[in-house]
Amino acid sequence: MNQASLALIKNSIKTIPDYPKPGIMFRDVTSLMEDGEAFKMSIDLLVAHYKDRGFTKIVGTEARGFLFGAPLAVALGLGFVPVRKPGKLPRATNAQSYELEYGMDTLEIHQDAIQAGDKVLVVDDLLATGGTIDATVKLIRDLGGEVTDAAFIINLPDLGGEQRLLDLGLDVLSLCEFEGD
Ligand SMILES: O=P(O)(O)OC[C@H]1O[C@H](OP(=O)(O)OP(=O)(O)O)[C@H](O)[C@@H]1O
Ligand SMILES: Nc1ncnc2[nH]cnc12
Repeated sequence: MNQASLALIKNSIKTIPDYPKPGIMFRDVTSLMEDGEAFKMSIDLLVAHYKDRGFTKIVGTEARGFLFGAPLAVALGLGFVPVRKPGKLPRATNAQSYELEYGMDTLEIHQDAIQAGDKVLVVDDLLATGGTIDATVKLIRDLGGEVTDAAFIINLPDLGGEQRLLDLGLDVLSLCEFEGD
């Protein structure tokens, strides 16, 4: 990938120390989105990487996974499936609990949103411990979907998420990394 484009993306992301609690270095992807060039570049790079790969659906995880997963799905001409926090999806759902860098949560998916044979790309803004995407992958695989790849704007390598997802058999792509978390 073009190094100047990747630098533009990384430099657009602001860091907020001690948010949402002391000791967390919060990597704020909303500052990337406020920069039209960086936002478009991030989607364009993902489109170039994932086009013509045979994916049938993109799954994005609430909330920030929606912000990158949906535009990528439109650009690739694929359906977008939201994985949401509990009680937000109106049809029958499956649920999976998971651990965050700072807390516990549960995610849900519509039971009829993934069919056996779907080849799914999972998208989120940021990879930390990998707990969110681990739970998301379980939800998709339980419905018979095949998940081979996960894409992120930001990876926090010190938190071990990439290895966790490699252990699940995924190929992992991130557009930038921040160390020291
Ligand atoms: O790799 P992990 O340790 O699971 O952490 C990464 C997840 O944490 C953040 O979401 P958060 O749960 O804060 O929800 P939000 O997008 O609704 O703010 C981020 O957007 C990822 O989804
Ligand atoms: N350090 C961090 N910055 C932004 N979002 C996060 N989600 C989990 N850890 C995070």
